Amino acid sequence: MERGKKLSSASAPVDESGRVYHLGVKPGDVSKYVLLPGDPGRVKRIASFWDKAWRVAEHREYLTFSGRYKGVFISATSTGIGSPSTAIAVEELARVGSTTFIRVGTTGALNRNIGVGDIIISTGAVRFEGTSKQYVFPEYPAVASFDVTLALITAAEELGVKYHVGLTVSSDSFYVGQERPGYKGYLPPFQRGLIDFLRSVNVLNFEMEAAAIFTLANIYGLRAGSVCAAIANRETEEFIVDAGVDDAIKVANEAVKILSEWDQIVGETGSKTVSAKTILEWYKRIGRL
Ligand SMILES: O=P(O)(O)O[C@H]1O[C@H](CO)[C@@H](O)[C@H]1O
Ligand SMILES: O=c1cc[nH]c(=O)[nH]1
Repeated sequence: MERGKKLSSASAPVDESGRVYHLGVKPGDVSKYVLLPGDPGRVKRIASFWDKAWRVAEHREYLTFSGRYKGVFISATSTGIGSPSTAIAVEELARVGSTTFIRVGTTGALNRNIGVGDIIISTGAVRFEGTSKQYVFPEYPAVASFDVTLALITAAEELGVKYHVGLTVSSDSFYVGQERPGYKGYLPPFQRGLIDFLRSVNVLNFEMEAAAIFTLANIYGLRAGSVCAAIANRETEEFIVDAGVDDAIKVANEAVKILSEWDQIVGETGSKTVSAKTILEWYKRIGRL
């Protein structure tokens, strides 16, 4: 937005055409289905798999593209790194009409059974970040929406991508908060043993945004899921830049297509939500039953 532009109010800043302050998008610009990578560079890469794509807006860490994937109107907005900027993205996308969010990230796996390059679909996230605590008490669960998660699993199976499903931990810190030594080897006693403990309670992976996305989505009655590429493994000490990212992107795009078909069936049948009946009907419609 141009310097000096007067916005509607200090508490809900939008411009005269309805563009929200940080993202610079307005109602109609973005789909109800939005993919949320942290990295702005990943937005273009996500869009490169679409049939048609156009740049909607760019401001700070937020780059937004919209387009068509297999006929479905779809968008992608980068969140930047960490929960504060991610919560802003969810807030502003919700204001312009988005209802379903899928994080498409990179992550560090905690267990040697998860290969570098595999993908991890989150059922929920430990809220080791500060932003969601400014919204709601710490006991409130950061759970993914079951239908979005099922669509991600279904997409991974359809595409033959190796996936894992389980709990994620979202941290506010890439280094010390994920038990990586800080500068000069700094690691406070309360972070030592964190990885072993999280592994012992069956947490699969570290990243930095899922908990904020899930918490806000639950508070607002929206839907959210997350798929991340394991670029690092904290048990084997492997780290391969970009490993599995294309697979995570393909799974997320395909999950949007699948969800849109399930949503259509839910609408036609008057069901409350995606259910086993929806899935059966979907398999019939795609000629697989
Ligand atoms: O690759 P993205 O989506 O940014 O995700 C991961 O990468 C960043 C840290 O390197 C954090 O944002 C973390 O969650
Ligand atoms: O180890 C990792 C890798 C990617 N992103 C993270 O937050 N942690």
